[in-house]
Amino acid sequence: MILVIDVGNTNIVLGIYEDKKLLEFWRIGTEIHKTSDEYGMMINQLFSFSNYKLSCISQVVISSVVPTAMYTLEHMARKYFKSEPLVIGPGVKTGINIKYDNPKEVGADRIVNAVAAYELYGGPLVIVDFGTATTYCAVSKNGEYLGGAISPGIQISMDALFQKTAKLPKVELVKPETMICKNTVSSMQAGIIFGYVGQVDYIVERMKKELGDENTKVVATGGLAKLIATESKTISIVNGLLTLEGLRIIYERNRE
Ligand SMILES: Nc1ncnc2c1ncn2[C@@H]1O[C@H](COP(=O)(O)OP(=O)(O)O)[C@@H](O)[C@H]1O
Ligand SMILES: CC(C)(COP(=O)(O)O)[C@@H](O)C(=O)NCCC(=O)O
Ligand SMILES: [K+]
Repeated sequence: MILVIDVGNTNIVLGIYEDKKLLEFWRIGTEIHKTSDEYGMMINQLFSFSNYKLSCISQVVISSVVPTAMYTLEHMARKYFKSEPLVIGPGVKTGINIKYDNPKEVGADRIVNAVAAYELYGGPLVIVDFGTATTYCAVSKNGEYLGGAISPGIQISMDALFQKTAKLPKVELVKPETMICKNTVSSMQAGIIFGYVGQVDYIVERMKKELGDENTKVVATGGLAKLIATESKTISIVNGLLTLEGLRIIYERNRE
C-alpha cells in the first residue's frame, strides 16, 4: 500500500492506495507551523481510526505547492513510515512534456492533475482546479502540458470583499436563488458565484479556441469544483480525486 499526499495552500489531502484502488482518504488543514511530529501523530490517529497501520505503507508520494510544509512532511515520511518519499519535481518521471517557459515554475499539483486527467480521459483537455487559487491548464491531444491561467480562488475573492470593505459581512459560499438579489448576503453570493461561473466559461471557451478542437474535454477538481460545475456550461467532468489519482499514476511510472 502507498500513501499519497497532496499539499495545497489551504488543505492537505491524504490517500491510501492498494494498487489502483483508493482505500481511504482524508483532508486536513495546511499549517506551515506544524512540526513533522505533529503531522506524524495526526496521520497516526487518522490511520488508527480507519484501522490501518503505518507499517502497511511501503512508499510515501508527495506533491506540494507549499515548500515549507513539504520539508516537514518529507521528514515525517522518513521518521514515521521509514520511507524516502517520492516528491513530485524535477527528475521524477511524469510521462508529460511540459511546454512552460521554465518547467520548474509550474505548480506540482497542476502537473499531477494533468497526468491523471490525460490518463483517465485523453486529450485535448482543459483542467480547472478550484483550490485556494483557481488554475486552468491545457493539455494537448498528444499529452503535452501547454500552460494555462491562474486566478484568485472563490474563497479568496469572498474574503477580499469582507476584508476590504466596512459594511460587507463574512458570507458562506452558497448559491442564491436569483441573480437579482434583495439583500447584502445574497448579493455577494450572486456576484461571487455567478461571476465565477462566467469567468470559468469564458476562460475555458478561449482555451478551447486556442487548442482548436471543439471536442476538448473539460475536467474540474478541487474543494469548490461542484459549486461551479453545476452552473457552468463548459465543465463536463468533475473528479474531486484527480490529484490523488495522478500521484498514484506517477508512483507507478517511477517504480521500475
Ligand atoms: N469538501 C469540501 N467541501 C466544501 N468546500 C471545500 C471542501 N474542501 C475544501 N473546500 C474549500 O475549497 C477551498 C480550497 O480548496 P482545496 O482544493 O482544498 O485548496 P488547496 O488545494 O489550495 O489547498 C477552500 O475555500 C475550502 O474551504
Ligand atoms: C497556482 C497555485 C498557487 C495553486 O495552488 P492551490 O490553489 O492548489 O493551493 C500553485 O499551483 C502554484 O504555486 N503554482 C506555481 C506557479 C505556476 O503554476 O505557474
Ligand atoms: K490543489
